[in-house]
Amino acid sequence: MKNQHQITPSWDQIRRAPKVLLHDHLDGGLRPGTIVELAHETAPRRLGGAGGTPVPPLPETDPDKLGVWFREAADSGSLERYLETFSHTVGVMQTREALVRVAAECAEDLAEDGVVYAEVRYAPEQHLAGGLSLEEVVEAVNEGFREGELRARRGGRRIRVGALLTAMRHAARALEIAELANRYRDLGVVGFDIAGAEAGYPPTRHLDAFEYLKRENNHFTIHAGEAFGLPSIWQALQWCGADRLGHGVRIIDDIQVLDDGTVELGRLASYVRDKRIPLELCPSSNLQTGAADSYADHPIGLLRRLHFRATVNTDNRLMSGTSMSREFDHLVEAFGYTLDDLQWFSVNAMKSAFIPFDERLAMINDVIKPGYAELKSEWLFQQTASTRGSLASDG
Ligand SMILES: O=c1[nH]cnc2c1ncn2[C@@H]1O[C@H](CO)[C@@H](O)[C@H]1O
Ligand SMILES: [Zn+2]
Repeated sequence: MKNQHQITPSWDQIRRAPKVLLHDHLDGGLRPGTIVELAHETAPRRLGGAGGTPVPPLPETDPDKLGVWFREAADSGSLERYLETFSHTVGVMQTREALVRVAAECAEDLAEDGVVYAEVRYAPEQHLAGGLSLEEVVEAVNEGFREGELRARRGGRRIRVGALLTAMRHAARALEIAELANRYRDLGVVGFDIAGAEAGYPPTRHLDAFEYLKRENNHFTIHAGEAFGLPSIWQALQWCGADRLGHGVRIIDDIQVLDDGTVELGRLASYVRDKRIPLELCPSSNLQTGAADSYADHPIGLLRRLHFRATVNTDNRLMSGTSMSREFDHLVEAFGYTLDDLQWFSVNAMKSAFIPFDERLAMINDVIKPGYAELKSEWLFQQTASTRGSLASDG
């Protein structure tokens, strides 16, 4: 008999499965309708965008069309072009009210999708054009996350959201942002990250920030191994001391699959696997920036088979038109993943979160495992010909 755990999960089960998200950009997940409304409100003032550059007019004012525009514009095969689309989201996130709203909706949307724990990142330095201070930005986003958690709870959903403060790798404010992350530690901020175009901006440019965080016993992840390969991953781990890798998908370049199917790991890939370094993999985002050709060809299949600490993430829900459920669904379709696989990814992610160990453990044992157990037992209660008790056939 087929092991019932091996049954392909339905879309409805994927949606209800408790999911954990470690890599999601706040400015990459706005509702298109919210962008339109906020752009309308700020239009008279035309606040400066990131770095004070003027905000370009929205390419579409119909929310549905705007959503499509983001997906298509981000679908360029280049990380640099993909990142250009953010001027439209960052541009409308320059006031306290806008930040509270966007953060609250983010938490609500994730909860609605069945995410129970999320770490959401953004770069405070990109939200100063309306006159806010770095502290005011962080406090507005925190307020929004708390509000969204509350609204979710009122709607019968449970979610916990932690913030990661990102520094932009082409800028020179990493130490300042790291200090900010440290100041708001235990106040809604759980760690630090650097993001932005990878080529030409190695993580070692920001060593002072990483060394500071290490001295403070704080946590950080680094976008590495997305548009650039092994040297970037190596630097992030061995020079900077990253706890996790944002993407890290290019670790595949250090893995050789031989003709007879045996696999050889290079020194760096071995290190990553041996040390259980979490990989924040983002399949849909990688297809758009050219890091992978199709879901079926995405390295996550091999990395999962080889038991790397792989996690599944959305990166930018707006630009990729995705959600955690959609990412899982793509992988179920490409690799035949079962509820056991989805649980494995979720437990991996929860183990790798930046909140304290006892809380991670409680999330795994009291939320994630019971949630999957519930889903995995559903087949027992389905009415079939053999349980119906009458001679009427199934037809
Ligand atoms: O996949 C990515 N790789 C590198 N940088 C990114 C990615 N997605 C978003 N950002 C950058 O991170 C900033 C803060 O959230 C965004 O504004 C965007 O520029
Ligand atoms: Zn990212």
